[in-house]
Amino acid sequence: MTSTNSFTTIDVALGQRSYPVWIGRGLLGDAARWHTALRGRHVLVLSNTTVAPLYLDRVAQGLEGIHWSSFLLDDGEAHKSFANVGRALEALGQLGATRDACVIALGGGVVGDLAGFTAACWMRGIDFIQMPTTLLAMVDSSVGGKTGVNLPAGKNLVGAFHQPRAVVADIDTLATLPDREYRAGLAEVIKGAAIGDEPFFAWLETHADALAARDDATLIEAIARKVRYKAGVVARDETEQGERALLNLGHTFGHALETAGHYTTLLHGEGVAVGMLLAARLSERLRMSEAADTERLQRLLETVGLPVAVPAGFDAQQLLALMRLDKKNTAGMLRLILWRGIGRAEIVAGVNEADVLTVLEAAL
Ligand SMILES: NC(=O)c1ccc[n+]([C@@H]2O[C@H](COP(=O)([O-])OP(=O)(O)OC[C@H]3O[C@@H](n4cnc5c(N)ncnc54)[C@H](O)[C@@H]3O)[C@@H](O)[C@H]2O)c1
Ligand SMILES: O=C(O)C(=O)C[C@@H](O)[C@H](O)[C@H](O)COP(=O)(O)O
Ligand SMILES: [Zn+2]
Repeated sequence: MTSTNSFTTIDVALGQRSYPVWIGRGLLGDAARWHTALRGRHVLVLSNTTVAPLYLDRVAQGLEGIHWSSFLLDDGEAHKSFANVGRALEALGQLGATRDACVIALGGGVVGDLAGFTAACWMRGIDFIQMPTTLLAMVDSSVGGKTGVNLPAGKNLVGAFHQPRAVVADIDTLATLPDREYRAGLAEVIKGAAIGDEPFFAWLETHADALAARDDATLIEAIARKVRYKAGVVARDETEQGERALLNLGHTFGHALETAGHYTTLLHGEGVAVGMLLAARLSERLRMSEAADTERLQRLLETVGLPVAVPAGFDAQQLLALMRLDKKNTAGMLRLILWRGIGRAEIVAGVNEADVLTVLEAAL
């Protein structure tokens, strides 16, 4: 990692496909950073109807003299759909995009996942650049090349591993991010620490109030630490053959809650917060971890203002049915990320459905 006064660079080390994650201020308007690389190429900026009015102008400044157009999604997780990938691909066609074209994803994780998948599909794969504008996208979704969309049957069921060429995380954009979305991003920061970095978890406990208050310096350090952690995991296991699955802590429960709630009840980060606690309780039930660890996790989530209980109206059997379609499962059996305590997550295959149901029913 290298730092200057204005920004930090963290490299995702993937040989010839390595790329930088730039974290700092004023980066969206810093045209010089990408203008030369895009000269002579077609560029499609993919964003949404909330983010584009706020930040598309800044990106456009850097695209002067370049043949570009934009494609805007309606806002919300429900629009991370296969139908919209089709529309985005049509937009590339209308632009006349050739194989050297580049997609720019300007927005949160919904935009980033869909834009990355669109780039992976167009002419069997073109470049894309992530310009994350939510905390969650900066610390998680813009890094690592998981791209895709949801189906009615479940979250992220269609997708591809397709790495971006660069990630441009302009902290200035967080100024307009609603508090609830900001807190949802903190869930993915806490997740990283809970999985594999006990000292980072302890640091988060010490700085929880500052983070909840959106203190600048604390936030920038938290973003850099989480990105550095994720970049390391991705570099060691790009396509989730092993260790990378740990990044899914809380997600089997969380994705089921998001889907069952039709994406209107819990944000992704909120689903992850509640899901991590359910995974912690299941780990306790399986005698892998202690109640004290679960309590520590719950306290940290609560301090930063995240939900720690399943909202009313969910059905345990429906959640279990959704969990059966999780991509980590093998041989028709649940394969979950559980943990042995703070910083010690583990992949557990063949988890007994009856134990999962007991934990779900106790939480409803
Ligand atoms: N690919 C991955 O590795 C990965 C990792 C984590 C999450 N995800 C996916 O990311 C998605 C969640 O991402 P998210 O939390 O960013 O949600 P999101 O993309 O829906 O953005 C959250 C909300 O904030 C708005 N917004 C974005 N930037 C803004 C800004 N600067 N100012 C004001 N409003 C702004 C958006 O319009 C939206 O309403 C989910 O689909 C999840 O599955 C993917
Ligand atoms: O990068 C990863 O690997 C992750 O699992 C990060 C998760 O936070 C993210 O939500 C991801 O989209 C989940 O992927 P999925 O494989 O469960 O669809
Ligand atoms: Zn996630």
